[in-house]
Amino acid sequence: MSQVEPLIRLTVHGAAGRMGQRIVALAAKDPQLSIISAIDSPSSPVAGRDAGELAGIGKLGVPITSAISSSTDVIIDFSTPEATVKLMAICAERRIPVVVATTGLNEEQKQEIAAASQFAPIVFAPSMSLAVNVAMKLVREAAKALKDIPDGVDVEIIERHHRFKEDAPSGTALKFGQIVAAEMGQTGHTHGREGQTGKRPQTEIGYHAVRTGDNVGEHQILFGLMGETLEVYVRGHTRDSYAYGALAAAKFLAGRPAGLYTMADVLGL
Ligand SMILES: NC(=O)C1=CN([C@@H]2O[C@H](COP(=O)(O)OP(=O)(O)OC[C@H]3O[C@@H](n4cnc5c(N)ncnc54)[C@H](OP(=O)(O)O)[C@@H]3O)[C@@H](O)[C@H]2O)C=CC1
Ligand SMILES: O=C(O)C1=N[C@H](C(=O)O)C[C@H](O)C1
Repeated sequence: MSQVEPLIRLTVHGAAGRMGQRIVALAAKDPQLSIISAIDSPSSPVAGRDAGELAGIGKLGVPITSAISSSTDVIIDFSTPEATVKLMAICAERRIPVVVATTGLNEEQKQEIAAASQFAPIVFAPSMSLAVNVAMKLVREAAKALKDIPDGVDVEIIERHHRFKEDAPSGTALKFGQIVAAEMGQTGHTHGREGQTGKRPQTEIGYHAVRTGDNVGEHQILFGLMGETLEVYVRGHTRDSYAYGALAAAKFLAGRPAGLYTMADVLGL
């Protein structure tokens, strides 16, 4: 006789936001998941509203609140750096697995995530998208292959996002830069250029953050050589590319030991 797996009880943190609403909408259709709470900021103007209605999928019977249910199996967090740090303390204390998708954290805030991962399993990644994580592998390969080219290689990263985005450059652009620097050894970075900049040193990576309309996310990694350019380009069409990845990460965490995991772990890349 086949055994029926129990549903994974999911809490969505940042549930009233752009990403939180897509997590609610897709998790509600997922036969392995049951949304048990939808958390947003204590001052949220939509506190008390039904999370399903807010996400446009009809009534779920789960109100937007600010208290995390003690019976949750896993939390998905798309919120703000400050809210993520507060959440880390709760997850560490109660040993709750959590998918941290929030970006824009400073080094100290990232340390809080690392510290919490000693007590609970955590997936922490600036992009939950499959295509972006595959692009990270390609960029690593390109950087390895090009690192010793005698005439040198200039690496520039262009990212485009919607006008509402609050951090720049994107967490994903910074991660692409870290991957390149780990292979090629650049030690500096420059953000945009203006004025008498002088010649471009190859010891830096250039970042360019474009903010227009409702763009859900594009990243272009340029390797500029003498005579040719290699570009790795990855573009999201909808936020569901991130939401599906986050749901996969939540399922990956079920039953895992405490530790810090990446989307490469989740996706087996
Ligand atoms: N890793 C990935 O794949 C992706 C990451 N992101 C990142 O996720 C984050 C959220 O993005 P997005 O959904 O577009 O942003 P939104 O601003 O639309 O959503 C964030 C939500 O978090 C809420 N919030 C604020 N404080 C708290 C709190 N203390 N507790 C719970 N919720 C709180 C906000 O409420 P209020 O508005 O009332 O303050 C808001 O509803 C960003 O950092 C973004 O860069 C986004 C897409 C993909
Ligand atoms: O804010 C967003 O929208 C996104 N943020 C993430 C980032 O900063 O890298 C991921 C994705 O690009 C969308």
